Amino acid sequence: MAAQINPSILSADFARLADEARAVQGADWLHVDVMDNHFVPNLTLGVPVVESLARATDTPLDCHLMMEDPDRWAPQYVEAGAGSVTFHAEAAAAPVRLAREIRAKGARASMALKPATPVEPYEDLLPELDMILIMTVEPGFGGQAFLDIMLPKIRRTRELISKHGLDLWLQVDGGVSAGTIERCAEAGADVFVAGSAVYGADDPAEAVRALRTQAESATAGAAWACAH
Ligand SMILES: O=C(CO)[C@H](O)[C@H](O)COP(=O)(O)O
Repeated sequence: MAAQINPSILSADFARLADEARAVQGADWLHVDVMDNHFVPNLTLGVPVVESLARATDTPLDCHLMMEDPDRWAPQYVEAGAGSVTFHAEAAAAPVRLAREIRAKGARASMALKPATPVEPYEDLLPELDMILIMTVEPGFGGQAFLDIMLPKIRRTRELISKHGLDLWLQVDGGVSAGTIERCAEAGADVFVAGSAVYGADDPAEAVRALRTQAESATAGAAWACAH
């Protein structure tokens, strides 16, 4: 699969969300950070804004739910128009049931792991998912420094995906930029969320293209991709 670049609207101007969504034409997905001020110490947006965004852009929405009780709320984000819904392993009461419900409603099901959450306990659950998100910062805010200590976890996750022969996307989120994306791609990521690196650029659409080029060239030389 080609590298996918998903701009995070957390770094966009929230007063001009529709324009900001259209400013990243050519992006694979628009990453929508939903924060409830309980699971993370920040508050962003909810279902009505996702419904409006889905009408405002042709780019599919990748909703990242940084919230408590995703078992209750995630299905509503599918109904609001999200094409992919990510819940946190640390917050879900019944992750298998929830992933199946998201898929049954017609969206891609994805699960996120905070930096201190290991991937190994979830090995048997991976076939239930379409994507796994390895957080490369503590969730809650854009513009944080990339955590290099997450690279071994990205590698281990890629090994589990290969071991089980899964068609599972591996997303990274937090501090992804021109200076870090190659390390992520070499370690095994194939979906890259970038907030400040895209919306902080003079030309966000060009920033998306440049990040994709960098990721694809790093992937081409990576051992995990050559083994496919
Ligand atoms: O989930 C997030 C924070 O919890 C954001 O998606 C992420 O931080 C993107 O911002 P940046 O690329 O600036 O780090």
